Parts: sequence; structure tokens; C-alpha cells
Amino acid sequence: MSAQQDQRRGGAPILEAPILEARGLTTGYGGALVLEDLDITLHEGEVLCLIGHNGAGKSTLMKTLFGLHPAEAGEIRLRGEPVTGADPKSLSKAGIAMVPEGRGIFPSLTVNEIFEMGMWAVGVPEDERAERRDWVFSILPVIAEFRHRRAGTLSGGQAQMVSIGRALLGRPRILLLDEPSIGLAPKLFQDLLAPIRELQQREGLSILLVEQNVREALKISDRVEVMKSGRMIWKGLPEDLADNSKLMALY
Ligand SMILES: Nc1ncnc2c1ncn2[C@@H]1O[C@H](COP(=O)(O)OP(=O)(O)OP(=O)(O)O)[C@@H](O)[C@H]1O
Repeated sequence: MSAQQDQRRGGAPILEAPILEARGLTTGYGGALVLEDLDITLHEGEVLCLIGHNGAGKSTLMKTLFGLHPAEAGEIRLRGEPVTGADPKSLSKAGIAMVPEGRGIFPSLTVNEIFEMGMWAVGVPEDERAERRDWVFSILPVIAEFRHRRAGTLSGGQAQMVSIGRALLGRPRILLLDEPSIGLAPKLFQDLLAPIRELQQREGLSILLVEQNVREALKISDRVEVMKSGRMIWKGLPEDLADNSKLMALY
């Protein structure tokens, strides 16, 4: 892939500093490599959409960036500082949050309990928790309606909202979103993406979005990169993929 400067929608060069970047990232499972010498740059305040086949290594990349899976080689930098090998707790405190594929919420806990645990985990002081919870409810108001229900009784879309709401509790500057559309009807997925895009634009949040539902994801993305067999094979703008044949050729 050429080392051209990244561009934003409309074609202007991106001048903001990278907020999160990986260089030469290599890792895998039991000796089988899944990421090979991979480079990725997330710029301050952008939504970068990452697409690719099942098994391309997208989730592994997310987990490695968030310290849930070790890098075997390469370097990860957060605001220019090396964070390779840092654990999820310290990365959360440094402003990164991840919404894992499959939501990862305890079915037997109520939404309120999940939020309480989430705030404890990222160190929100007790006297700030009510305000923080209300802030998340203001972004995803529907969560407030089922805050007393156990997560196991929620629909897929409601559970996904809770998972995203929990990630926002630490007021992250970087959000890693792994396939938020899984199990959601297209309309529900749009309902979920719209407030996230609004928050991202209002607060200058940086988002790395892995999504199979490419058409919907591209609507809220500033840039897109395509991953194949553990490497980035293409990068460009969402409008470059407006033509289906281009997308098909990359897949
Ligand atoms: N815990 C694990 N142990 C062993 N192999 C794994 C593990 N997790 C993922 N893999 C393998 O690593 C490869 C990449 O998986 P990964 O989940 O990162 O891909 P992906 O692009 O996110 O796929 P999908 O779109 O299906 O979620 C696959 O071959 C997968 O089987």
C-alpha cells in the first residue's frame, strides 16, 4: 500500500496528529500469525471504518490495540507515547474504550448494576457517578427506560446500547467499536449509529469502527481501510466505495 497522506471526506489532507497508531504490528495464536506487519493510524476526531472478510484479523487488531491480546512485534502509540503491552485498565484510564463483538455484558445483572461496575472499573469517583450515568442517558435516552431490567432479558439492540453506553461511562476520547450491528435490523443499527456520530462530532471523539454492514457504517465514517489476511490492502474515502464493483473487487 502506498504511503500517501490520509485524506478526509472531500479530499482535504488530514493535519490532525494521530491519536492512536500501530506500526509493524504482528501477532497471532499458537504460532499462527493473524496480523502481519500491520500499520494503522487513527487521527484525532475521525471515524475510521475497518472492513474485511471474516477471519481477516479485525477483532484481533482491536483486542491487541486495547491490550487484551499481546503484540508479538511492532509498536502501538497513544498520542505519540508507546503503549505496547499496556493492559486494558491503564488504557481505559488513558482514554480508550472498547465495545467488544458480542456485547460482553453479564445477563444476570441489571443495567444499573452494569453501569455501576463499569464506572468503578474506570475509576469514576462515587460522587460523580449519578451525573455520569445521566450524561450517558442523555446520549442514548432509551437506556434509561430499561435501566432496572436484567441484561439477559433485553433485546439484541437494547443490549448493544447498554454495551456502548457502558463504554462511554469513562468519557473516552477513543472508542473501539467491534461489529455493533451484529444481530440488529438495519433500522435499529441506524438508530444506534446516529447518536454516536452526533457525540463524536460534538466532542471530537475518535472512533475505530469494525463493521460487516459496510453501507451503513460508511455513512458515518470519515475514512475507510480494508483488511485482508492480517494486512491493510486499501485505504480511501467512503465515497470511493460508492460504486459496488469497487467494494466487491476489494473483498
Ligand atoms: N482465541 C483464538 N484462538 C485461536 N485462533 C483465534 C482466536 N481468535 C481468533 N482466532 C483466529 O484468528 C483469525 C482472525 O480472527 P479475527 O476474529 O481477528 O477475525 P475478524 O476479521 O474479526 O473476523 P470476523 O469478521 O469473523 O469477526 C481467524 O482465523 C480466527 O479463527
